[in-house]
Amino acid sequence: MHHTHTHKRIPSREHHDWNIVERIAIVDNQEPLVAVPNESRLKQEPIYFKNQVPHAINLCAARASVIEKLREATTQLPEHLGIVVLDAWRSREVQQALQDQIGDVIKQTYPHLSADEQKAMLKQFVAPVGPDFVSPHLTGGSVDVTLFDLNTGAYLDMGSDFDEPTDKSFTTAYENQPEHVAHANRRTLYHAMLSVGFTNITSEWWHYDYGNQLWAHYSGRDYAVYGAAEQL
Ligand SMILES: C[C@@H](N)C(=O)N[C@H](C)C(=O)O
Ligand SMILES: [Zn+2]
Repeated sequence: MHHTHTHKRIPSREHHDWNIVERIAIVDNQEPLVAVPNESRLKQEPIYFKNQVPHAINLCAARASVIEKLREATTQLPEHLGIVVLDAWRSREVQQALQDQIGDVIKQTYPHLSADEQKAMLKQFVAPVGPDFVSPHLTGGSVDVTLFDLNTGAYLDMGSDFDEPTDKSFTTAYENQPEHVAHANRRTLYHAMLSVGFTNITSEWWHYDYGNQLWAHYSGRDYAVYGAAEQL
């Protein structure tokens, strides 16, 4: 199949409000969680386990349709690129650990901000966690991904570190800098993922959703098809 690699603009969107997202209905279709395969163009490298985040497991798993969509997305990429999944299904304990860890980074990086401003920033980079809230990664419908070069295995330069709590992580941050490699690399990832039905959150170039409440919100669906999933 022939693919054109012209990169369209990444549209600017309004950042979601978690209070609106959490009110979206969920009709769980009970699709099972499946391990992300290690294939030539799709692989997993569980980053939170590697970084010793408390409770993190050495496996990335997602709902069955999410795995299929990731495979399909790889076929939309230039032929020398693949997708690496850094994290997918997550337990509440891991979600809480990320809140704590990235919350600390924000406090250290932005000591001049008030506690409320720091909290607001944390909400942009880590979903809330709580007994009545379905954090998106709990569903097995969210994936944190990046691109890698099939020949070298190297991750592509996306212009910010994964989980870096700065403006540079916003998906459109390089839209006005065509000279930066991240400009094209982000577009390549974005359009491959969107073309197979994922949605992206505005604040993170690496985070994509399918089936959960965030996906319903960003795709204009009336309801989500994935609620919180049980551990494998
Ligand atoms: C923590 C980061 N990798 C991430 O997944 N953020 C989103 C907003 C989330 O926590 O669901
Ligand atoms: Zn994520």
